[in-house]
This record gives sequence, structure tokens and C-alpha cells, in this order.
Amino acid sequence: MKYYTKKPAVLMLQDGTVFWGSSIGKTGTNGGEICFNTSMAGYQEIYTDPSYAGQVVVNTTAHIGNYGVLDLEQESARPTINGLVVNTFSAISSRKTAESRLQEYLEKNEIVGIADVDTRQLVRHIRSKGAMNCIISSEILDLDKLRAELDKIPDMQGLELSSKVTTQEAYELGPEGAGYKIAVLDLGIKKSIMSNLTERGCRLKVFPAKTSYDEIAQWGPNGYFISNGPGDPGAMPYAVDTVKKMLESDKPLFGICLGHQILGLAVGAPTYKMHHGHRGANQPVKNLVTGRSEITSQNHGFAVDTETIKQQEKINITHVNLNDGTVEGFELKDKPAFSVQYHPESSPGPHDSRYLFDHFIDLLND
Ligand SMILES: NC(=O)CC[C@H](N)C(=O)O
Repeated sequence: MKYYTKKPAVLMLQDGTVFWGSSIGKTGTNGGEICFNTSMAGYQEIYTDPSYAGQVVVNTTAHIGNYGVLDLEQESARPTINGLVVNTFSAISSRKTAESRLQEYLEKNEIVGIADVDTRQLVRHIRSKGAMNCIISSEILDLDKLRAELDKIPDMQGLELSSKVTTQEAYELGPEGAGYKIAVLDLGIKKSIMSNLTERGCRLKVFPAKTSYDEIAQWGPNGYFISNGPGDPGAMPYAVDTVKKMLESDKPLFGICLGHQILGLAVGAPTYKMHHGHRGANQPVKNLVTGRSEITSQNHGFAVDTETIKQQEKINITHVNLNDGTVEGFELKDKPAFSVQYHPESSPGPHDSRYLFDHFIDLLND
């Protein structure tokens, strides 16, 4: 059995902090914005969520790789993270049904990673200092040279990344001749969102991020879906423009995460970069309409500005985060449009938030 060889690797943060560890995945150098995810399980879903493009993921769960990988558990065709930081990395997989070990998977998909890092210390550092860039290397161990590479990494603020992960060509999926035709603006969509829509009788046409509104509308959809995705929503005027036109059609519209932020911008509420994001599977959210709370899965580093959105006369804030009071969802009063900042397609509660897909179907039926 081929175990991963414990070659040295280094992680350097923008503020100069350095962690030494062992190389995992591909031997090489790569960087991006460092962020941490506190989920106890679901590492493959995290690595393949296109919203993490441009970011280096730290898993706070101390043992990663132990259940291997399965194609079925991918949220997109391949991992899209810029790098991986873990504490204890399992060289073997202990799940009978796993198709391969995590090491082989990371190597095949050219993901550079580092293990044997004190992730608790690292996370406390990011939590107090805030989001910043980092670089991982298992080939440049000279810190001055590594610093020079780190300085070349662009800042997440102002970065447009959806056009790098969106589909190249439009495609259709879901039951043919289905009751509802939903046009999906793919800003970096997760597969599980699409299955939640197709399971509810939607035929989807998934369009590349920069498709014009006219081309999308020509398909004759009954409603619109704006997906999750990577990067800074403030750097995506093209998507904001498309969503504004979609709203004018008065057809039902649902946005998730980046889609929620784009809808916010379309109705005049700016987004801002958070000190450090919400990423994990136990974020408590309160539904202000029903008074019920949900355990939600989240992955975002930007948010819609609370004060500005509160001032919008045509907006109802429907959901808030119970940890920090940030806006987690809103609806338009005069149009069948709504969005959430979190991920109702994920299963942390396990299905606390699935009703949002049913709500979208209800709007289509109205
Ligand atoms: N999951 C997402 O859609 C993330 C949205 C955006 N890129 C953010 O970090 O806030």
C-alpha cells in the first residue's frame, strides 16, 4: 500500500506567520485566501463546492481522509479549492465503498496541501486577525522566495471568479416535459442544488455566468434560479444587471448564497467583506416569518449589508443568523423573489431548510 510520504511543506500567511508540516496532495506551490470550515464531515463536498475557488481550506476537524472519496459525493466535476490545510491526514481509507483514497484524489486533481498543522492554533489566529491570503508549498522551502510568491496572489476583495468555474456551454437536465422550466444562472453551482430542483419536477437549463438576459429569456422559463459561487459579488456587475432584468419579468426568482448577494445588489443593498466568513454545518438561523430556527450549512465570506437592506422599503428580511445577527434571507414585497445566504440543499439539520425549495415551487404555482 502506498502511504503518503512525509515530505516537508510550509504554510505562510499574509501577516508572516509560518506553520511547518507535511506535504499532502500534489507536490507544488499554490495559494489563495485562507478560510476554515468547522464541519465534522463532508470534506469531499467542501473541496468540490466551486464557491471555494480562490481559497485555501482549513478543516477544523482533526482527522481528514479516513473515509476516502466517492464520485457520488462531489458537488461539481472536480475539487476547485486552491489548497488544503489539515491536522491529521489519513493515508488510508476505512470505508468499504470508497473509490479511492484522499491522497490519490488530491494528487490526481493537482491540489497542493499540508498536514500535521496545529489547525486549532491556526484557526484561532485567523479568527482574531481576520481573512487573509496564504500560500502552501512543498517545493519552495526558502521563506523569502515563498514570500515573493505569496505577494503575487490577488486579494479576494474585488475578485471575479464565477467566470472561471461556470459551465462553458448551456445544458439542460431534469425531467423532460416537466411542469416547470427553470433557467439557472450558473455562477459556480453545486450539484445538490440542481437535484433539489429536478426532484421537485423542474426541467433546468443551466446558463454560463455571462449569458445575456435576452438569451436566457428566449428559452421561455417559468422562473429563475441564481446560484452560489466564488469571489466577490461586488465585482460582478454583469450578473447584477441580468438579475435586475429577471426581476422586471415578475417571474419567480430564488437565489442561494452568491445568488442572494447578487439579488441584494440588484435591489440596492451593497455587500461587504466579513472579518472572517461563516463556514460550517451548524450555523443557527432564525426564520422571522415562522419564528422557527434552523441548523444550516454555510460558506460565505461576504454578506449583504444589514443597515442598507433594512432601509429598503420593498424588502422583508426573512432570516437572521443567531450568532451575529447578519442577514440570512430576504424577500421582495412586490415580486415573487427571495433568497438565502445559507445552503438549504445541504443536510446539516439534516433537512431543516429544504422547505425553501418547496416555497419556490409554490411561487411557480401561484
Ligand atoms: N457559497 C457562496 O456562494 C459564496 C458566496 C461568496 N463568494 C462569498 O464568499 O460570500
